[in-house]
Amino acid sequence: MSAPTSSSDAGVLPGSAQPTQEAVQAALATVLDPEIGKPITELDMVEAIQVRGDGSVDVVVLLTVSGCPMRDEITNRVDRAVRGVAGVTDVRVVLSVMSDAQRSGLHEKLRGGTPTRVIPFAQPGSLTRVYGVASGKGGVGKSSVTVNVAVAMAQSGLKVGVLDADIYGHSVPRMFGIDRGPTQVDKMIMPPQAHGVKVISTGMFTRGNAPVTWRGPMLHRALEQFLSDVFWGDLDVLLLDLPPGTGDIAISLAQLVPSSELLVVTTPQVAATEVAERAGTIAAQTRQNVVGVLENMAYLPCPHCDERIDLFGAGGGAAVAERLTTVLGHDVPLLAQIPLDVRLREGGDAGVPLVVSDPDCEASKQLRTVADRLGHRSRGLAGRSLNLSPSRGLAATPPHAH
Ligand SMILES: Nc1ncnc2c1ncn2[C@@H]1O[C@H](COP(=O)(O)OP(=O)(O)OP(=O)(O)O)[C@@H](O)[C@H]1O
Repeated sequence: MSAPTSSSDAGVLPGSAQPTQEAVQAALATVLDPEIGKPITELDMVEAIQVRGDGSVDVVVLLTVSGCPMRDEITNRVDRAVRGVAGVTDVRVVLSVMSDAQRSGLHEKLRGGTPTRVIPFAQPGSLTRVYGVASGKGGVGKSSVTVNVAVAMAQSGLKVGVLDADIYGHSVPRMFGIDRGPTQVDKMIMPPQAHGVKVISTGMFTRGNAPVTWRGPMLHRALEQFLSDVFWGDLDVLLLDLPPGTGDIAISLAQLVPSSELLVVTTPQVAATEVAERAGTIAAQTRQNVVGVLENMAYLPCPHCDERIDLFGAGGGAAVAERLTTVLGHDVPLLAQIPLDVRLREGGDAGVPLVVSDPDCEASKQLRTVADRLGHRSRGLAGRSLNLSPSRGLAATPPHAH
């Protein structure tokens, strides 16, 4: 701590510490970019620091893109950190924007110096568990389950991402309460975050609520892009909300991330269980592991006496689990039975998942059980099929899908 030494130090009170450039730099090194989750100093986002004799500090911060949705948050974080440095009397944060060259440099840095497109989850040694959430029929609650399980995992301290691959019925952003698109840095896409989860959805790349009419190969390409061009960071778990049915995208997932596993969602209804079985048995062809079955809308608790009313029948989840165990030749457990709960639907509509708004209700408890079982399994080869040819049979890749 040095005493004021020059005439420009007139504004510093006698005896107060003079902030140093190094101290300000160290404070800035604690500021994380909200989207990338790394210190802004490491991302070359701090262009200049000026410490004046009166203890006021100017910091020039480079945003990755102009109109960055995080500009206010970044400004606040920088302001707070620098104000905490001893002797700082005032802080001025000046925002500027990276040049194309700087953005490319950041892009390369984030890729870890790898210039070509890779899917991090498909690399040997990847520690991220990838789960495709599948169902036979639409409307059985696959998206609601994906969102709530992801948030429950994040609540337990895991780093979680959700990829809404339900290209035709993308409802995930709304369920998370996300109404903005991702930021794009060079060719890299920064996923918005909500309730502690990084989220990307086709819905973020279509205008308004325009229906998506992509066909198989384009879907494959879109999925590949979401897996490789989105900056997911180090995730513990990635959940993919797959379109209903036994469609192309489930096969694409198996090809792009051979170690991915499936979670099958069904209702107790016979019509739903039959197609759920079919969706699950696709895993026999793709040699994916099915981690379990989740029965949603399992029953309606009577609002008067709490008795279970089997609105959609009973036993469907157990039947699918048993059948898949036989067909796939490995244990496929029934992981949870989630009751019908109007608050689950309301939470989805309002963008506040049930595990946040009503963590103690039965549906939330069941969803947390699934999150705990899937989130804290150790990654290993036990119980997984050895898919030794990841690039086999990749669909032709047409030009850029969006
Ligand atoms: N357990 C539940 N209790 C009450 N409502 C539920 C429950 N599960 C889902 N829902 C509601 O049912 C509707 C369909 O759910 P959701 O969108 O999650 O299904 P989905 O299987 O993803 O559908 P799709 O694949 O067709 O997009 C939503 O309005 C959702 O809020």
